[in-house]
Amino acid sequence: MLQTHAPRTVRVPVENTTLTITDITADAAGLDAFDNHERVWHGRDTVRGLNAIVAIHNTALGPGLGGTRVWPHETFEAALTDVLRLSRGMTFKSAIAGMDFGGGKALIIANSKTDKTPALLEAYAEMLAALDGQYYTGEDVGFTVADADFLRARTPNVTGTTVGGSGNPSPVTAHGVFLGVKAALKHRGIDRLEGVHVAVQGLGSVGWTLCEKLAAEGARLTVTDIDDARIRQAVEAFGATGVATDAILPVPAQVFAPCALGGVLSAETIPALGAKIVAGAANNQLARHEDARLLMERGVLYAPDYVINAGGLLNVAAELAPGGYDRDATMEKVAKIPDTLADIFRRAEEQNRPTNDIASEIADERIAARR
Ligand SMILES: NC(=O)c1ccc[n+]([C@@H]2O[C@H](COP(=O)([O-])OP(=O)(O)OC[C@H]3O[C@@H](n4cnc5c(N)ncnc54)[C@H](O)[C@@H]3O)[C@@H](O)[C@H]2O)c1
Repeated sequence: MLQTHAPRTVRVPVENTTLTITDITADAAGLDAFDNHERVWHGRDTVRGLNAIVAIHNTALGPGLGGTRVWPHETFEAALTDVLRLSRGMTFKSAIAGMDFGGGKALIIANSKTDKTPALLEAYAEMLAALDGQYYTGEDVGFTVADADFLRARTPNVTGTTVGGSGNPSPVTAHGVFLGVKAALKHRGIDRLEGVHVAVQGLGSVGWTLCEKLAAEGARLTVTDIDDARIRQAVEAFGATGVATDAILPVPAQVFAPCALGGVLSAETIPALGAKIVAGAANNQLARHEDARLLMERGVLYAPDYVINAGGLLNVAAELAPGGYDRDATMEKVAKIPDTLADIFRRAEEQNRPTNDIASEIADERIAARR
C-alpha cells in the first residue's frame, strides 16, 4: 500500500513556471463546510487559465484520493464550499468501503466545454506533481478519462487512466448504484425491478448507464437532464418519460435516483419529494447532514450517497494497489455495496436513526481505530 504523505509545504513556485500554489487552509477554516480539513491548496496560473483548489480532508487511512471536478462556480467561496464538502465525503467513502485512502478532492473553476485547454491541464499537472503524493485524483463531473490520461503522462498522482488500466470509473459507479437501488427495494420487500418506477435526475456518464441497467430488468423510467437532447435519447432508448428539471422531484416513483449534482435534497425540497426511496449516484445529495432526518420522518429510505456511489472510487483505487488493477477483485468489492447498505438500513431502523448517521458512525469508527 502507498505510504501516507503528511501534508507539508509544497516546493512551489517551481522554477520557470507561471503557477503559484498557496496554502489557503486558514481562509477555508472560516467556512461552515471546513470540518477540520488538514490542508487546502489554491493553484493559480493566470497565463494558462488555471484556478484550482485541492482540498485534503483527512489522511488517517492513507493519502487523499478523490476526483477532479471542473465546474464554473460563480464565486470562489461557492467553489471552496463545494470542494470542501466533496473532500469530506471522500474520507467517509473510503473508510466505509474499507479502503486505505483518505479524503481529498479537487475543483478547477472553469467551464469544461470551453475553458479546459491543454495549457490549463499542463498547469494543473504541475500543481498535482508539486503536491507530491498528498493527493491522488481521477474523474469527476467535467473531467474525462482523456483528461486523466493527459495528466498521467505528466505526473504519477492520477488514476482512472487507460495507462493504469482501470479507465472510466462511471460504469462501475453505475453498477454499484444499480445494486444499491435493488438493496433499498429489497429492504422494502420488493425483490424484482420489473414494473418498478424510478425517477432519474441527470443522464450523464453514471445516470445513463444506470438507466440502461434498470431498463434491462424492466423498470419504468422517468428522466430529466438540463440537456434536452439527452432526455430525448433516453425516451427513445428506454421508453422513458421525459420531464423538465423542476418536475423530477415530485414524480410519484418508488425510487428517486439523483445522478446530477449535489444539494438536491433540502428542507425546502424534501416536502415535494414523490418517492419513498432515494438511491442515486450524486455526491452530497443532502444540503445538510440533518436533512436525512427529514427524509426519515417522511418515511423515505435514504441510501447514503458515499456508500452507494463508492464503485468508482474502488475502481480507481485498484490502480494504485500492489500488482496493479485487477477488475475481478474490484467487482467483488463493488458487489459488497448492497450488503453494507442492508446493514445500515437494518441498524437505522432498529435504532430509529437516520441512515447517514449510522454510515458516518461506521466510517468514524474505522478512522478512529487507525489513529
Ligand atoms: N462518475 C463517477 O464514477 C462518479 C462516482 C461517484 C459519484 N459521482 C457523482 O455522480 C454524479 C454524476 O456523475 P457523472 O460522472 O455521471 O457526471 P456527468 O457530468 O457525466 O453527468 C451529470 C449529468 O447531470 C446533468 N445535470 C446537471 N445539472 C442538472 C440538473 N439540475 N438537473 C438535471 N440534470 C442535471 C448534466 O447535464 C449531465 O448530463 C455527480 O454528482 C458525481 O459527483 C460520480
